[in-house]
Amino acid sequence: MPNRCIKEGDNPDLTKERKTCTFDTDELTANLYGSRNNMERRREITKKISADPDFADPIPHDFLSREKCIEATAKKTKAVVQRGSEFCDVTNYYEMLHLINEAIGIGGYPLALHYGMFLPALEGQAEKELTDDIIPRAKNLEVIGAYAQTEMGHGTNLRELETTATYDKATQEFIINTPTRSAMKWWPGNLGKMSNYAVVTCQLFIDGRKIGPHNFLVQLRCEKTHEPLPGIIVGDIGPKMAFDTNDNGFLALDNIRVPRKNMLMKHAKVSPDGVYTPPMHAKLNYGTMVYVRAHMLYAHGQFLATAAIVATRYSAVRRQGRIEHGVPEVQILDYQTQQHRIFPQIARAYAIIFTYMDIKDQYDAMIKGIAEGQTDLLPDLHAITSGLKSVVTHMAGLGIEQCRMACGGHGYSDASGLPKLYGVQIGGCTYEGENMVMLQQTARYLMKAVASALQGKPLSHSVAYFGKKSSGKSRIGKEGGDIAREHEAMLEALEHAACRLSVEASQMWEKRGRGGETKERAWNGVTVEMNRAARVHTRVFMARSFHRRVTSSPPSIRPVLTDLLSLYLHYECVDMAHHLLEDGFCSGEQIRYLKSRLYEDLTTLRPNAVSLVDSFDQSDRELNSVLGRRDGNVYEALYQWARKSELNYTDVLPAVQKYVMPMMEENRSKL
Ligand SMILES: CCCCCCC/C=C/C(=O)SCCNC(=O)CCNC(=O)[C@H](O)C(C)(C)COP(=O)(O)OP(=O)(O)OC[C@H]1O[C@@H](n2cnc3c(N)ncnc32)[C@H](O)[C@@H]1OP(=O)(O)O
Ligand SMILES: Cc1cc2nc3c(=O)[nH]c(=O)nc-3n(C[C@H](O)[C@H](O)[C@H](O)COP(=O)(O)OP(=O)(O)OC[C@H]3O[C@@H](n4cnc5c(N)ncnc54)[C@H](O)[C@@H]3O)c2cc1C
Repeated sequence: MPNRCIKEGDNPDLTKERKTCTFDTDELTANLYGSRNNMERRREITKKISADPDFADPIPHDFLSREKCIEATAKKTKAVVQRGSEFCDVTNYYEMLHLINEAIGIGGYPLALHYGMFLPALEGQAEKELTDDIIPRAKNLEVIGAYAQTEMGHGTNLRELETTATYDKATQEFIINTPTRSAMKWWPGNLGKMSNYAVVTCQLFIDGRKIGPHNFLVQLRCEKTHEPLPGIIVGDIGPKMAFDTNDNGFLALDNIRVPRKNMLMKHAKVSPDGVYTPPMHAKLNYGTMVYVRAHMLYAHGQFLATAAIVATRYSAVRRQGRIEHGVPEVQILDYQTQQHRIFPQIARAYAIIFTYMDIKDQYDAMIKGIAEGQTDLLPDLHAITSGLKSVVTHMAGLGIEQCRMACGGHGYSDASGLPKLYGVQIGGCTYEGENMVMLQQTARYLMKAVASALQGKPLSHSVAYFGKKSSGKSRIGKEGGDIAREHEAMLEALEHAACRLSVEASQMWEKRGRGGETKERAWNGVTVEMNRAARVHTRVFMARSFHRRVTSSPPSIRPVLTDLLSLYLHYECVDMAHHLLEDGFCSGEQIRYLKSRLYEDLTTLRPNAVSLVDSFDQSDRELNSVLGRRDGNVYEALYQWARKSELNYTDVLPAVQKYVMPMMEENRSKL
């Protein structure tokens, strides 16, 4: 069967791997990206960008200062904006995403938050009077915006944000202030240097009454000079773990007046005479965060895919050690530990991307509902996206780090691309709501589902399985080798565990309440258990999504995806074995059976491992990794990469001349 990546001159070990492929890699790629046309479009973008001098990097960013990286990125951003339609359909979200990844990379760029949050916030939350004015200008990039919500003192607890917006009936304006140091906006992406506008989250005050956090459009800089406007202090918060080319910023506002229409009033409103009308759902103002959390799944699935590609290809090229005496050194991919480290990451990357597809459908349905005045899909989607955002970012972070370590010493080098990838990706555990906090949102929802299930009330989509009757004992290992039934048995076992953990967390919470604690204090005493239940529930949702996609996939790729799903489910069940064992639903013998099946899966997948990662269809530019390059010619590339280090511009460094040589000289003369 064809792996479409084979080319003359490639590393022979990689070619050998590609020749053992049992499926058509293009079929799988097309399935992953929605259609053959989408796949072809991605490739066209890659080809054009790779050949375009505007996007060439004579010196890799690894060797440049942050300022130089920002300059190079800004230059490329301008080229993308001015020439975008030469490369793709600029109105297509996925084509644009791919264009940006190819042309600019993942470390941030001047318009990241403009497109990622500023425009979505305006489109989702502002009403016509404001959108008519600002959206055409924002889309035309006459202005650039950020989403400024987090403050130095508060990010998670939005209710206690300190920035104020006080309505002045006399002038029909809001007066915006940063009352304390800790009230300074701190962290918003692209706020520091690039944006001249921002959506700023403030506590709304009317007639001395605090109403709660609401969003306002605020101009920060002069449109001509880009200088901060009077009363505005704005700047960059300094170096971070990653996202070097994003100017995450700080902002203080001193008596800034904005007209009434600058409040984002699609849902909550303030009339000219200061009458406040709440939104039809209390949290509609938080809609931009739900949007980003949903879309983060795609990005983080792709981040994990990148790491899996690098680790798998490199492990096919790298030969070290022997499994048996008297035979040549083996490809490190032949070691079982290496497979156990990497293959689950491949499966998880597929699972995350497939789950995203389900969530995207649900998100679109929810938005349609809201436009028709219905918010009933919002609670379920908020709960599951909160869980998914947390589980997926954590899973992807651990997976990337496993892939990095699987590359040995070279994985530690920036040449592998993995340290930077990890730095960028792991930020997702924190932004858009810290993971421990967001899991509690899911847990809250699970507690309501437990109550509904006990009362026989209807259950919504993500928790529908709470209504199933458990068989009491798992069928794992008792299905006579019928794969479909085996998969169902594992899904049933995971659902049983998730449901049980939710019920037990609910009982623990109730018990503490009966013991005299307030509901809130009692909650804090059981949050570890609550979050555990939320995580397992979320992993069940992912497993179900993956299973649905595989069973409905085209027959040509279904066998390899079924193998991958087997590995995914066996790995998940072994990883969560303690939850399956705790109440006796599964026996020790069944866990041993799951482990042995997992080891068989590693062997089954081995001939397709490289082809499965090739099917992610990420180009060398996107991978940005000497170790992961498609042709596998890693050693020469590694040397050429190192030659570009500025330390190698001269043979004797000034620092050596100035300090180290005289020191050695002095020591020699002491003898
Ligand atoms: C792809 C583009 C690249 C993007 C790069 C991203 C860069 C990063 C950007 C950012 O980080 S922007 C800042 C993000 N900040 C946060 O995410 C803050 C996290 N905090 C919150 O979201 C909330 O404060 C909270 C933790 C959810 C708690 O809010 P609150 O105290 O107001 O509510 P609760 O009492 O906990 O819940 C009340 C009720 O409301 C429901 N709910 C909460 N949030 C939502 C929501 N977004 N949508 C719908 N419903 C929501 C919650 O479930 C409760 O429901 P009930 O249980 O009462 O039914
Ligand atoms: C790379 C990056 C980009 C960002 N971009 C933006 C942006 O564009 N716009 C923007 O507005 N913000 C942005 N942020 C800020 C980000 O949204 C917040 O940092 C994030 O929401 C976490 O809030 P915090 O910093 O207040 O963490 P904290 O809430 O202070 O968290 C610290 C610890 O306290 C724990 N904790 C807090 N509350 C609870 C609770 N209720 N229960 C249990 N534990 C709790 C947390 O779990 C965590 O362990 C960005 C942050 C980063 C890192």
